[in-house]
Amino acid sequence: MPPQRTRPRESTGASASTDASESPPALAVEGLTKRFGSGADAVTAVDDVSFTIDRGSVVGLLGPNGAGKTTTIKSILGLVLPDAGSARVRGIDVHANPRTAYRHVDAMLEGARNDYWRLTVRENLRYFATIKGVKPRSLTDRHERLLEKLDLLEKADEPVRSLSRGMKQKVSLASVLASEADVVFLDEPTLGLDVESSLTLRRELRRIVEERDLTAVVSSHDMDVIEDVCDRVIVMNEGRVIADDSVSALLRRYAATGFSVTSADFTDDLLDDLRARFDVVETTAVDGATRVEVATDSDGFYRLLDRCRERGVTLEAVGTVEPDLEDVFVELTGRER
Ligand SMILES: Nc1ncnc2c1ncn2[C@@H]1O[C@H](COP(=O)(O)OP(=O)(O)OP(=O)(O)O)[C@@H](O)[C@H]1O
Repeated sequence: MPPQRTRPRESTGASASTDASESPPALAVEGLTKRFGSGADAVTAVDDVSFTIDRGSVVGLLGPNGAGKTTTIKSILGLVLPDAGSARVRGIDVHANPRTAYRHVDAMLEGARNDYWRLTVRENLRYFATIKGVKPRSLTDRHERLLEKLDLLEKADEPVRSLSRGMKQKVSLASVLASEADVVFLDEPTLGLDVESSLTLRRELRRIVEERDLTAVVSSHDMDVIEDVCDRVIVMNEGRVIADDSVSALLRRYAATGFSVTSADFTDDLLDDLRARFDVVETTAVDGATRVEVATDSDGFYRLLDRCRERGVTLEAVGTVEPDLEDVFVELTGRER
């Protein structure tokens, strides 16, 4: 089933409560806890999770399967009732005062149906804008731009049901991005999109965030997407937050993972020789030369240089291989995604 927009349901709330401060954060989660089941079968899906997200930022929510990301998001959206803790959108408690809080929120969750497949793309955008209380006329420019940017103009007057999976995904995204929500949740926003659409979406998301001071929480298993669009990353594992930092700070936490040597002298025979002696991670053709990446510490790097010298290889460049978000994720969680 294609990812569709999900509109948060009202949860049972008691008294209204708002933060008295002048400019409360876009989102503040405090001590959120959710257990499923009971007795020996009980699972603590979310375990005392707290974080605050400022306005105008894009935050990645990462974690291996079962880490508790979806349950956290659903608890904030009122789709799951947490056992403990609170979530506030712009200072408004989502459980105590859901109507007011969710006026600020929109979400695209994977697997939830929300676009009306019998309506055309344009009708869907207009419909969802209207039920959010936005005057459709004021949204027309925004819709047209998104339709154009996401390459949907040609299909704009076709029923959504006739579109491909990736296109349906784009309609859902356009609908969320065109809304006037202050906080949007995007679960796997680029899943099923082709490379070009994925890049366009990332650019549009950043542009909209800057233009409208939007706050986005992005959950994705695609580290390139996260590294590209997020200012900050919250990593969860086994229900808990195990890291919460800017992308650059997370990358700085870890030393270089290896070294690279580049030469035009590398033959297949020489590369086999290096593979037999070192942990060669990757070989890449670069402007008539070959760049060889080796996972090793500095001692290994000096042995690599010695071996190249012994074999008469003239090196054009040497360098370190810096970790990417994927490496950081594996270090933090001890698991592949
Ligand atoms: N409705 C439910 N009933 C029982 N257990 C649940 C329910 N929903 C989630 N869980 C359990 O809670 C834990 C966290 O699940 P959750 O879906 O929040 O993780 P996730 O980080 O979103 O994982 P994924 O990346 O696979 O989507 C898992 O152990 C899951 O099996």
